[in-house]
Amino acid sequence: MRILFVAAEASPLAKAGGMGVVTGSLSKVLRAMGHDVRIFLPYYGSLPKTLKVSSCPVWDGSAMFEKFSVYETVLPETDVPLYLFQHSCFDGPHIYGLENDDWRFTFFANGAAEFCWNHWKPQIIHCHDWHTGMIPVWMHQSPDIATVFTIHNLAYQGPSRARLEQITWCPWYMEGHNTMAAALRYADRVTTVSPTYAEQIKTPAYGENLEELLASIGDKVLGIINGIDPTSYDPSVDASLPQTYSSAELDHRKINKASLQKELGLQERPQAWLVSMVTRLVEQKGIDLVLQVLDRFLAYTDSQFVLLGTGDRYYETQLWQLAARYSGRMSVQLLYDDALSRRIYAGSDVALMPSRFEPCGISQLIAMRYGCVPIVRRTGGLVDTVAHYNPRHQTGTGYCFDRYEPLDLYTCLVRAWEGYHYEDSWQALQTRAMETDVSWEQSSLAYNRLYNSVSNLPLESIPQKNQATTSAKATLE
Ligand SMILES: Nc1ncnc2c1ncn2[C@@H]1O[C@H](COP(=O)(O)OP(=O)(O)O[C@H]2O[C@H](CO)[C@@H](O)[C@H](O)[C@H]2O)[C@@H](O)[C@H]1O
Repeated sequence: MRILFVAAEASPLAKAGGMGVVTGSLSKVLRAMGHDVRIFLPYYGSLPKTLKVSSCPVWDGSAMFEKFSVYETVLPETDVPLYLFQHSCFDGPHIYGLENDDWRFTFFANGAAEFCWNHWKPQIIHCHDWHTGMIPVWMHQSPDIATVFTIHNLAYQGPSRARLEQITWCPWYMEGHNTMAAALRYADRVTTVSPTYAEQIKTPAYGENLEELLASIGDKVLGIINGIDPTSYDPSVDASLPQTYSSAELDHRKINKASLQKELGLQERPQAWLVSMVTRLVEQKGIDLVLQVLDRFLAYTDSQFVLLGTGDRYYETQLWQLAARYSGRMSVQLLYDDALSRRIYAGSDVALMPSRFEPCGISQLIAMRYGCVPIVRRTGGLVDTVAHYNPRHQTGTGYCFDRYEPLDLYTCLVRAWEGYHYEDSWQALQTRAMETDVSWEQSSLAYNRLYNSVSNLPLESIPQKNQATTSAKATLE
């Protein structure tokens, strides 16, 4: 089937968070299944100069009274054809955060629609987040091109209808008060990235004011859990690590821990419990909860804490101030660094994700793959991917807490910190986490069924591979 992914991010070229990981890895898996998947991405000024791109555009077009060109290349380390949408508004180094993001991405989405009508016609356009929200609206009048719209983050909904009318024009039939709302109405199928979050967003607590719309289109909304590429995130071959290891060589992790402590200026104490967070610094990720308990937790235990992330200036300042008081025990790295993130997953003992809401979460999947035990709040995809540790039955893959309350996080941290001191059961927990199937194996089959259900083609038979190890779709205990 011909499928075009349209997205603002695709790993490893352009990644600001989890969406890039998904588009970059899912496209590769679906292609291996036999689909002709291609990606349509802005031609950012930050793309590596070493990327070999066609010298001439494969197509020139115009949208919103602006001309643009489309260049072709291949997503590195894959065989996925990649179309790069070139216009000066994407020449800068940043993916997001410009004043005219609403204009830039609406232009990008409209350009993608033009490209599909005029150059490469897919059977399905798989749109990711609000940046691509106008595509289902336009394709409403092209019944031979179906659309799937995936919500990675409902909190960002794009320009309002009034703003859209200011910067471009909307078709006469368009309904919806902003870009995301319009996309939800007109897409043939809407997915989000975990079954639990798919249900939660139909409620006022998680619906971001779109809960009524989402409940009313409930029969076309589906939750499919994210995966990661196990070959890209593989501690036994990861070149970013000082020492590679497998689940049978957990002792080798100590070398990574010592090296990480040295790199970050932390005291080089092998026994110190090293807690990590690799995250965007936004309200969603529960940073306020962490700030409420971390001081006390560090004061009462011998733990260490490392955070790698960028985002809200307020959180950055608060974390810096705390780090200054815990010199040698707390390190705050305010930058985006993929290699460092891998060294953190490989060298720290636990990965903290006390999210206020979490559509799926990629960080806990990578952490588990690297034997870094996740500590998560039971919300969204964290419910579906992390099973609570049960010491009596020696089951589970991480530590979980329910309520978004400082005391609940604190108690959970203390429980995990105590658990760390029982070396054998801790290693067994790490092993279970590492052997959990966090790949796309099952979810790619779900996407395949979804694509077949929206296209007119007969169901394609996809060979069922062996079901690998423990399923990430955990049962709560
Ligand atoms: N400073 C930094 N340096 C290096 N790497 C960093 C980094 N900050 C974050 N990362 C990496 O970015 C990714 C973050 O992915 P998440 O899924 O956890 O969150 P995000 O909110 O961005 O994704 C949204 O989309 C994804 C994909 O659907 C959903 O899983 C998620 O719930 C939703 O909020 C991880 O791979 C993490 O390692």
